[in-house]
Amino acid sequence: MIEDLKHLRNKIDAIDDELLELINTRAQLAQEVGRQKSGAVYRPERESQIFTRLQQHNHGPLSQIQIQQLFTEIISACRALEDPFTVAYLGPEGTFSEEAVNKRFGKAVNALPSRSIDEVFRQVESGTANFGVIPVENSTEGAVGRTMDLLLQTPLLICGELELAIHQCLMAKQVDLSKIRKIYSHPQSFAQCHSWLIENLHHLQGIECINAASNADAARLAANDEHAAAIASKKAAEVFGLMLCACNIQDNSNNTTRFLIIGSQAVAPSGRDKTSLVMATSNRPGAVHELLAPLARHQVSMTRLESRPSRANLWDYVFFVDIEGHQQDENVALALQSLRHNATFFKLLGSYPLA
Ligand SMILES: C=C(O[C@@H]1C=C(C(=O)O)C=C[C@H]1O)C(=O)O
Repeated sequence: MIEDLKHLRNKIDAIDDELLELINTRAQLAQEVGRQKSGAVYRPERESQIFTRLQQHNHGPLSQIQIQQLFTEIISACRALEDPFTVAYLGPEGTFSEEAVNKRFGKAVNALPSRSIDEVFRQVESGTANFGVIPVENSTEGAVGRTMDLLLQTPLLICGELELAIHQCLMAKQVDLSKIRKIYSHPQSFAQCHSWLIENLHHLQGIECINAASNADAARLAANDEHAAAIASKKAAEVFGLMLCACNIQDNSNNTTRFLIIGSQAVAPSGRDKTSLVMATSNRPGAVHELLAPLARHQVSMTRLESRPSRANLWDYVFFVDIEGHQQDENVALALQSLRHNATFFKLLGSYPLA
């Protein structure tokens, strides 16, 4: 028995040596690619192709998610050898945005916490950060208005998207909820936990719900107050030394937020892409129908349509549209040409690999 164990462990040691050698050879090749290619280090389309291929080739016992996590870190370390770059996100440390940065870029990036979504855009626009990660919609609460409004104005492009399951927790300096007089959180998080709060805290009269700039900021505030709790991520409880009073308190167990990666580079086709744009049309009967007709004509699927006030004239709207395919695909290029022709305002936000 002991001999069997020893034999198995020797085999594992031999495999680790091989892996070590292979990972370092991979890193050298990535460095060589880095020397040969021009422009940005991060190539979302290439990484998306790598993950698609690995998923097709993976027969377990490791799950697709585990393989994705392991290779995310390998690629992250390889990229950092080429050139470590900076990614701005809605901070402070412990936000879901930070989790989104790690999920997409791995640990080997300079993650730059920013005070607001506006600041994330500014950091990337000014070149302080190479990329930004911003929330764009939540499955329970819908669009993140500020992100949409800033996308309308920015010269930046969308270079990627990712989805993150959002598990909200109630946390405080102590677990005795009867001492709680106020709860801090981000308005989106309060909204995602609305029913839970009513059902579970109804006996606690006079609890004040106070909006914070982010849920990690809420945790920071609760860490300074015996009578306060916060709704935030488990990570935020760790970062700010709080105890978890309740976990998974979001009303919808599938609560998911979609994040966008913004940057200044256009992304080449990966083979599984999406294109985002924003348009306006005149305010007359049938105008929206006519505006979108080229999509059907060129067999392009629309995956999202969202209207927002234009902020120019009263009751004037802009339409955010996501379509399947890359702007370089022939049918998409033809459809975009007609859309541009029909619209009173047209802005392409970018083509990027599907999450
Ligand atoms: C090596 C490259 O640079 C980066 C690192 C990658 C990797 O480690 O596989 C893939 C794409 C790029 O983000 C490349 O462009 O191929």
